[in-house]
Amino acid sequence: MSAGVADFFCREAQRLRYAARSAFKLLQIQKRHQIIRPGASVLDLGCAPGAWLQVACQSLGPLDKGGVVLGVDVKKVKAPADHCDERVKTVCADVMRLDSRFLLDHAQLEHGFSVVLSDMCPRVSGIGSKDTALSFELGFKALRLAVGGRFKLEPEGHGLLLPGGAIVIKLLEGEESQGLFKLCEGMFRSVVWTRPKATRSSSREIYLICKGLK
Ligand SMILES: C[S@@+](CC[C@H](N)C(=O)[O-])C[C@H]1O[C@@H](n2cnc3c(N)ncnc32)[C@H](O)[C@@H]1O
Repeated sequence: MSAGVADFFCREAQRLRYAARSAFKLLQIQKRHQIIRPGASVLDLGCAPGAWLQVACQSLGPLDKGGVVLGVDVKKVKAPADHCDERVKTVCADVMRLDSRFLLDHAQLEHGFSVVLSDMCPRVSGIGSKDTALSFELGFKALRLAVGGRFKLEPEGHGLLLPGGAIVIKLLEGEESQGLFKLCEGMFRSVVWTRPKATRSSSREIYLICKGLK
């Protein structure tokens, strides 16, 4: 993607009152893969500054359809006033230290989420192998939270993704990412990579889209 296209998404984000240009990545994923259904329960890991919260809330449909979006970030973040409503809640926490019970309690859900999104990324050091490994750790933690108990990835506690549910995981492309793909193939009915058009051409990020938790 050229710098001109990148600028296009920045301008569009401002015009449409999204918190960041990253909104278009989830919009493009949503258009192609229909991850979030009306009334869904969505966990958004690494949610600051809130653009994915906005797109997730829009995707829930009208208020009377219900649904919930819980955003988590190490940075303090409030649900943006535009495109978000009372169904969006946020919590400031380090995902690496969380367990599934904490997240279910915060979302006031008894059984689980229908969708888990992880757009988490580490503070980039510029050392390729180090950044890839850190990104993998964040993505793998998201997967463990989602499916841990059911697939024995966690010693205890239950995974917080409902059967049939979907997870989207951002990773920096590397050897480890193929391992995660293979692991997910055993757990989900459909597993694909995607690179939304809104991704900057200089970025190594790719998204793993897993649908239909077995
Ligand atoms: C690319 S930004 C997310 C953008 C967001 N999806 C949006 O559209 O507004 C990545 C976020 O991951 C968060 N993050 C990184 N490591 C984290 C961790 N261990 N726990 C919680 N959040 C984390 C960062 O603070 C950062 O805000």
